[in-house]
Amino acid sequence: MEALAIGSAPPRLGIAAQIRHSHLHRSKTLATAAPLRLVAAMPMDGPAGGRGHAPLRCARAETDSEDAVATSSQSSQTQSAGSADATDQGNGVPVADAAAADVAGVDGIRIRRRPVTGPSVHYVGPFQFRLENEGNTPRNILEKIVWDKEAEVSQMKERRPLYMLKGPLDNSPPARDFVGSLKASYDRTGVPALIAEIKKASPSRGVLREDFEPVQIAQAYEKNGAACLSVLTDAKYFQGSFDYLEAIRNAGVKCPLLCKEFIVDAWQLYYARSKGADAVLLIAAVLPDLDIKYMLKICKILGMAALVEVHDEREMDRVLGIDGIQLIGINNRNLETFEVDISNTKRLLEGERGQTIAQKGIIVVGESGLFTPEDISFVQNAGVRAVLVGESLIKQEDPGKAIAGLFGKDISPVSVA
Ligand SMILES: O=C(O)c1ccccc1NCC(=O)[C@H](O)[C@H](O)COP(=O)(O)O
Repeated sequence: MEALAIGSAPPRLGIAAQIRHSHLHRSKTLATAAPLRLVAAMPMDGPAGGRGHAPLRCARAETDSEDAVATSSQSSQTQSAGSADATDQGNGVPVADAAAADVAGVDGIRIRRRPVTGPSVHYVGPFQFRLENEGNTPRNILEKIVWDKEAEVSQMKERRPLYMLKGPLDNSPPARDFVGSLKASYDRTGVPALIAEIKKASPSRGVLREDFEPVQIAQAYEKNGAACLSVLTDAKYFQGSFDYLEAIRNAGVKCPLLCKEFIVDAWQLYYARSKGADAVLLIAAVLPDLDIKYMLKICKILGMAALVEVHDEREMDRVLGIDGIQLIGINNRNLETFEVDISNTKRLLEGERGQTIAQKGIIVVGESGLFTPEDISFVQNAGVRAVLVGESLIKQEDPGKAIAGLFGKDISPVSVA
């Protein structure tokens, strides 16, 4: 099998060779794909300019002697990728054949985790060329985010290898009880517990709030009855930051914090915890079942909760087949098309699925597109016990006070106690 992993210095080939080179990287499934298209050629700014793309890497099962859990993404694929072509990168993370790591098709997943024909950017002497084809053009926003995230995480891992994260974690305060906080809030108020989201912008809505003060907003949400907070940490698409997570935790906010990230690699779980996260988001549209299982184990070791997000029946059925899930989020937003429909929550909780969820004692979180008390009642009647709300609160002049408007009543601890 041909390895797609490339070094930090891309090969310098003639343009004809470049095109042949790209063809070599085409997966079998793309053998009949449209021909390559040269879409841009521009000079690089200096000898190192334009070489910033990350090597395509994925962590193969790295076993921790202490907890014996592989910190691997695509664990199922990479484990079967064969170890002969895996080489250690000096940071304790072996490199596996990236082609073998694509998850599209596994467990019905449509998202491709990385460009299957290799990167679109190539270098010829002082020029940078972009060669686009079906295999290296993202098919939707979620795929684009995930491709960028893979590259970003690969660079972050080089700067902070796992061993650097793990030491300090042993002496840090334990994670807060995310699930317990949701249950307590529901019991206290009789309405779905609020996970209030702190996000400055989103791909579908653009900038949501210009004067964005994450710590102040977090304090206002807590004061007005949020059970937990969700903090966007992705910088490129949401203008979020891990610094926000850390700052909110250090400011003395007591609500448990969800790290709202696109998790593609178990390393991110350790990183999120090191920045103060009490819970993480695992998106079923991106992660195969085996990855979800691995990541749940790691979350347990780290004391974090996992909100496992689904959007359709197939994803819900997959997730219901996994043991140990305490929280399922039903996203009313289709992350491939941006379409939002809150009746999605009702549909996924009807019949046998709803019964299984009740039997297993899973808390369902209704996510996205909730704007009014009627929306809240609608998803509560469908069976949700918690809601994740971003836009409808963050866009208000006073996001804290907007909570009472959303629920049709004051749910702050003082008023309800
Ligand atoms: O919101 C987006 O545009 C988006 C695009 C791609 C991936 C994820 C995206 N959003 C994440 C969410 O689903 C929401 O932040 C969250 O559920 C809150 O939704 P809302 O109350 O509608 O802001």
